[in-house]
Amino acid sequence: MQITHFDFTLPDERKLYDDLNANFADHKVNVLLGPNGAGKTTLLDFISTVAPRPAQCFTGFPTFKRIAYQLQGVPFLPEATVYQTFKLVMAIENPKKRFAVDELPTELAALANTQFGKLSGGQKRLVIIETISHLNRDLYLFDEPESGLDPQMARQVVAKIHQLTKRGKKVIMTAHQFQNINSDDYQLHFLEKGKIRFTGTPTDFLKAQQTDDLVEAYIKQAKFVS
Ligand SMILES: Nc1ncnc2c1ncn2[C@@H]1O[C@H](COP(=O)(O)OP(=O)(O)OP(=O)(O)O)[C@@H](O)[C@H]1O
Repeated sequence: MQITHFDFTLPDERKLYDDLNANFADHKVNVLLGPNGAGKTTLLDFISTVAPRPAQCFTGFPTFKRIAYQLQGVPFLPEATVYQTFKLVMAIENPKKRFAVDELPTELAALANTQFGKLSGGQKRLVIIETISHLNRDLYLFDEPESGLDPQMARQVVAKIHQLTKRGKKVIMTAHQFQNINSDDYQLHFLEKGKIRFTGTPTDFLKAQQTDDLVEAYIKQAKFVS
């Protein structure tokens, strides 16, 4: 999955992407990093085709029907229970299949009969990520999946996302935290000022910034660009 020579200017004439080039690994969890407002979510919008994706710049990406996209907002029905919500989303692909309550992902079992609107912010995020991960797609996009989750849940959710790559699925996520990016099964893409400034594994990133701490590497990378 590649993006080449991609330019995009916002309606207020700010140039968000300036000859942006990116190369996403098929068998790793691709993690888009970068400062607030760098354009990570907007890039996921283009990849997902929520925003029109110029074919000459985006190659090797699946069509929109083969992509699952976890947006930051949670657009599920507040009155539906977690079990009903799961069934509703699964029906997109399997309209005839009946899901028994015990087929819910284990992480959601305790919430099965709670209405979506009555869940906490973190629980809502957990439900949407768990549910989307059960759709059968080729590419999964997650926008800040750890945001609002407690450390244990965040680790669980990232582990779930990691498992998708083990099942041969392609994954791109955005992140602001590093606690769970703990192996070279992750490929970092640092977006700042219109371009991908660094691509590589966490080990590569630490080596490039001559540190053993990912947060420090991030700060050094950000300073280097500015
Ligand atoms: N439809 C739009 N119209 C105008 N400006 C937009 C639009 N979509 C995004 N932007 C602007 O594009 C910039 C990038 O936004 P984006 O949400 O992609 O950044 P981000 O890197 O995901 O930020 P964060 O880490 O804070 O979530 C922001 O300055 C935002 O205001």
